[in-house]
Amino acid sequence: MTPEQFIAGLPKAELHMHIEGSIEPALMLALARRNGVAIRWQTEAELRDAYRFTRLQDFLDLYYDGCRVLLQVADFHEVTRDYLRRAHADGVRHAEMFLGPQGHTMRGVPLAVVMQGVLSAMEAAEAEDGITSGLILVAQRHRSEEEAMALLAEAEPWYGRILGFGLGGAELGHPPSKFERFFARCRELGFKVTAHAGEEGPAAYVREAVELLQVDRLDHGNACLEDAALVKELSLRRIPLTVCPLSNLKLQVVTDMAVHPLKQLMDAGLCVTVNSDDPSYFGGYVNDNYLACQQALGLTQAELAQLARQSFEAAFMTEAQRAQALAAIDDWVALAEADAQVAAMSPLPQEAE
Ligand SMILES: Nc1ncnc2[nH]cnc12
Ligand SMILES: [Zn+2]
Repeated sequence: MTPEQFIAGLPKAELHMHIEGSIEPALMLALARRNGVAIRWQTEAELRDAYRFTRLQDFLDLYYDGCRVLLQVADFHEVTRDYLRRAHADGVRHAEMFLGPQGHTMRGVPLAVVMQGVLSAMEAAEAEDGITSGLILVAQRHRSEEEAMALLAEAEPWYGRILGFGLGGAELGHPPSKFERFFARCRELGFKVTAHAGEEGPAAYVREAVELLQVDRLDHGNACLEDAALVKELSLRRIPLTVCPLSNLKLQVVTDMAVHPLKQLMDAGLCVTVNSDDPSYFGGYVNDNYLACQQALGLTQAELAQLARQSFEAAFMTEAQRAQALAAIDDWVALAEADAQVAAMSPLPQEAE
């Protein structure tokens, strides 16, 4: 079995992807046309060509601009359904998706339109493909804490349909401490909380996310490696990191996949997971991320399986769901091992005499 085949069949959870970052160029053009929204690009090739970034802010400018094509319930449904279909095809059994309502409500799209489209797609995906999913609403960190509080209040009608709240957007200059009261309120209400930290920002931001925001998971978290005491704390407390390798490459957080810190984070005993972040902008869905790491870092089947197990350990799912998913990984690993044994026993193809 090739690494591609092993990764393709490996049951996994995806815990770090932004719905708005999964609008494929073809859908972007179709929605722009359907909704009469002017965009700068005419073809898929032009769009793909525009996806060159030197830092997070370059990407965010394009990403927020791309959100303008999303206007109707059907648009939010389509982009979410498309992502969940792709994820299912990649062996994702459970996805926890980020949604950034402020990028929509601030341009006049009612939250009800956004939620109706996204939630109906999640229901359809579970009914049709059996993939389960959850929703994490992300506050934009360049906005004020009051605006994050307003988002929390506005989301109240959907509290029963939301897993948690997170923090995303421009990291540098907007430390987690800016949102301490917001996170305290989210936790008080019983929500899970995550924050992007240590993507472009320093280890101090990761520490703030853990100690001040008391996050259940860290999104990215790469920079924790700069602080050995922090790594130890994350390892002891098994605070998961949702790492996004191809995103890191595209946003020049790393210069080359060969120097990506994924393996170092694993070797430090951290509960690391692999995710796609914004798959249509960064050129890869979750399996592309697993494969890029396998190839650049020489990950073994056992290490790939460990990453998949950790994705379920880190997921906000029920224990019963988790046990089922872990058993499915064991089955797949056993099958791959049997396959390898058969391959080792079979004689080399003989030349006809
Ligand atoms: N990689 C990323 N970092 C911060 N915020 C984001 N929003 C979407 N993708 C993001
Ligand atoms: Zn992200």
